[in-house]
Amino acid sequence: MIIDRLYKEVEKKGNVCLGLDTHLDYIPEEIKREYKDVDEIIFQFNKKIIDSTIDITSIYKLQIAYYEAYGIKGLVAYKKTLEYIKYNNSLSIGDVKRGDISSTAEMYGKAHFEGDFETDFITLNPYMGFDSITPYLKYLDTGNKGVFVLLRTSNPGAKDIQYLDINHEKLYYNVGDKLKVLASKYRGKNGYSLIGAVVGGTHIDEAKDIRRRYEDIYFLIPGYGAQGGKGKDVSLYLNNGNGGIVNSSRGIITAYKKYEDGYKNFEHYTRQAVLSMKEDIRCEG
Ligand SMILES: O=c1ccn([C@@H]2O[C@H](COP(=O)(O)O)[C@@H](O)[C@H]2O)c(=O)[nH]1
Repeated sequence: MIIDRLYKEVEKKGNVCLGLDTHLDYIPEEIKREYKDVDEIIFQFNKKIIDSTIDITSIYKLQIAYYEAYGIKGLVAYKKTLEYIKYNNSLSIGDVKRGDISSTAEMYGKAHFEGDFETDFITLNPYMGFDSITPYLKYLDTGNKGVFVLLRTSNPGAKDIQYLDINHEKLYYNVGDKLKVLASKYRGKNGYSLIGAVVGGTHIDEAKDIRRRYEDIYFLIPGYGAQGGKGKDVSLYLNNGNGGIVNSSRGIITAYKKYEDGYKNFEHYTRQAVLSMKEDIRCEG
């Protein structure tokens, strides 16, 4: 199952999920001068990042908004990047955060688990109800696809709705408990389900309880770095160093900008950013 592959990748390479949230402003002028078309500029930047981190990164996450924002060419770069990750025998998450009525969800499933934009995992928003999740399950039945469902997000506004008290418990626990029942049907060899959850590394209250309560749910943990999450925070969501991947996007792909010789040593600084993140998580985990 794909979740067992992810588990093994984390064992081998560590918990870093590298976020390819590629804004044109993040790309060095040298690359922009060398390539004419936006799709090629974005792809070549992503390729450099992938090439310099492939042996120390378990999975790459592409936030689709960064590609949609550049229109058709942006989506060409999205497709090329996903293909390149696959070609390198690595794993990908399409961070698409879909959530809609079932007939539309069917089409979202087809769009992101088949065809041009096929990825290994996608993110889903469950707050429209579980009938918005069901259409993706046929892909999970193959064992080759997985999902990460939003549980408790990393943004400050998570508290506006996700923390509301429902049946004497926070809303996210209501969602998590339902997810847990569904997840138990899709467990892989290592005990984790193809149905994972997104938990923000910026909120650490009850993090240990969340980890214990959803023991067979694999976590995608965003919020490290640019949003303020630290190794000691995100590691609360891990289980003996596994059971979760920690995303950092801006913190890694713009790391080179902090140095005067940034572009000249682009690969080195990008790699260093991943290595120090890995170390920060490992020391606390
Ligand atoms: O709760 C959530 C869910 C998703 N995200 C996504 O993760 C990255 C974070 O980027 P950084 O630059 O490392 O802050 C981005 O793609 C978000 O859409 C999240 O931040 N929080």
